[in-house]
Amino acid sequence: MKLHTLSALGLTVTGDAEITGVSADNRDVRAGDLFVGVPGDHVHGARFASDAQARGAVAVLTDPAGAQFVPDGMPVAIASDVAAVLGRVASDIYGNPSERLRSFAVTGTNGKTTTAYMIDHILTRCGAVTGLVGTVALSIAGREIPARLTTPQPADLQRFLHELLQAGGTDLVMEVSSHALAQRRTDPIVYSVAGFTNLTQDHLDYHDTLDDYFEAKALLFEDTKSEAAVIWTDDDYGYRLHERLSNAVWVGRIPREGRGWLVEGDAAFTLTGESQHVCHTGLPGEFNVANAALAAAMVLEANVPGADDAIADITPVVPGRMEVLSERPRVVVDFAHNADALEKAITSLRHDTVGRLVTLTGSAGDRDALKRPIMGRVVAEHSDIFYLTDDDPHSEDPEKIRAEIRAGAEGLVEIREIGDRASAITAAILDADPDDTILLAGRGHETIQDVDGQLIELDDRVVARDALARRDRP
Ligand SMILES: CC(=O)N[C@H]1[C@@H](OP(=O)(O)OP(=O)(O)OC[C@H]2O[C@@H](n3ccc(=O)[nH]c3=O)[C@H](O)[C@@H]2O)O[C@H](CO)[C@@H](O)[C@@H]1O[C@H](C)C(=O)N[C@@H](C)C(=O)N[C@H](CCC(=O)O)C(=O)O
Ligand SMILES: Nc1ncnc2c1ncn2[C@@H]1O[C@H](COP(=O)(O)OP(=O)(O)OP(=O)(O)O)[C@@H](O)[C@H]1O
Repeated sequence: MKLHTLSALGLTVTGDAEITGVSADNRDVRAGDLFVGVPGDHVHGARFASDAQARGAVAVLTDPAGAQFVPDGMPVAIASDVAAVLGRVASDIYGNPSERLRSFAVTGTNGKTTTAYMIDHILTRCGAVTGLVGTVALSIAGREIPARLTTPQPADLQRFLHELLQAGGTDLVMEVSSHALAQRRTDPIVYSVAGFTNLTQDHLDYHDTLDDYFEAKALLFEDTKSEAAVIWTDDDYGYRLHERLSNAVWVGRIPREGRGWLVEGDAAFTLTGESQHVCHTGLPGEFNVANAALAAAMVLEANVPGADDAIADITPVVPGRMEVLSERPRVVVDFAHNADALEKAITSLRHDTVGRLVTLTGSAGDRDALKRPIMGRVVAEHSDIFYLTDDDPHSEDPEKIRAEIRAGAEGLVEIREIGDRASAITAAILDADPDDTILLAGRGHETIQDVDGQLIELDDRVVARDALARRDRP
């Protein structure tokens, strides 16, 4: 694509170049790329334009403030609001790959990753070649690239879609975060089917109020972003969303007006609507029945050939989500990192715990602090012992984070506070009785802990397995 064609989008273009790709970080530049320089929390990205040029970038897209950093003579396109045009630009550069894919988007506070893995699992059983985009990884037909964000920035996303098509991809399954919707990262993709899991308190460092957070999620269901909507309406915000959309399909245990799917049963459940289906999920927890039902209904809505048979078993491997490491004591690693997810995870485990229910968690720094005491209260109300520890402190004082969680739990449960997470996990496992359940919550699949910019290897699953091995030693 020629740079000068961007003037049709209202950009001011100086010079011209043939562009074959796009990147928004100089370290990712490939020859022929358009380098996108946007301001961040630390630096204006256009400052890296010279280095990007040395790595093969042929032109720059930036805002008026970034223009001063563009090397003399380098072709440049200036947009007053880069975020507003970047998705369109990146999509055009790669020939609008999303238009040649059937695509599924999942949004909601909890369950996006799990539901996306479930959709991917069903589609793969239908013979599709899928691209999966989310918190754990980006993957093409099972080949994984680690993910930086839940929903990538436009340059990375459109490049991924291009690579997916080149690999013979037929389907895209994506988690779409509220941040991504607010920042227009997925523009101009129009998803074949968009799904909504639920909405509860989280991310109020980014969104001003819960209603603002909801409105950001609701953007996915506008007709410029999705052709069909499937919504878990047992959730209050899901119900509210369904009420405002004219053609949305509901899914839930509570029957609603209009087209929908009634869910009955537990791990083996029926989905009854225009047709009836018997489905099964082997993933533990009542909430995973909701995720599986939503995933099945989304694939049925897209009329994917073979879906009737494929939804009979919806049991993907989802790293770090209700991952059971041992049975006696039962040790479970889960990504629950807000109050609703903790409550759902703990209560589903309580159901078949004979001994004590032990929960270990902390909360990430530089993220929504308002949720910390609520998380503390939920853990206290539903657990017998609470190991209070660190998550990713980032730049915050870990002791302060723990104190804020403790404020919600104090007096309600026995609290054992051990900041060092590996020591806390080890202590919890060595202390456990065989009938106990230990929930290691908050970090799931994560393998690196960020302590004030210092990146430390830490995988709850590795630490827990070591501790379990120590228990087995005579
Ligand atoms: C924490 C946060 O808000 N960060 C924002 C910030 O990034 P940053 O601080 O890393 O940027 P920076 O370091 O100042 O760099 C500015 C620019 O220079 C570029 N750069 C920087 C250094 C360098 O050597 N070379 C270079 O090219 C960077 O790629 C960037 O484009 O500035 C960037 C550019 O505007 C934003 O995109 C970015 O938002 C990030 C993506 C963001 O919103 N992160 C989180 C909050 C997020 O989106 N999370 C959701 C998860 C939601 C969930 O849990 O459900 C997600 O979708 O992942
Ligand atoms: N439908 C659900 N309702 C409530 N909690 C859920 C649901 N599904 C999963 N959870 C809980 O939320 C945790 C995170 O699940 P998952 O990773 O699927 O969600 P997510 O929306 O992708 O989260 P994130 O955006 O933070 O990555 C799980 O480990 C589980 O404890």
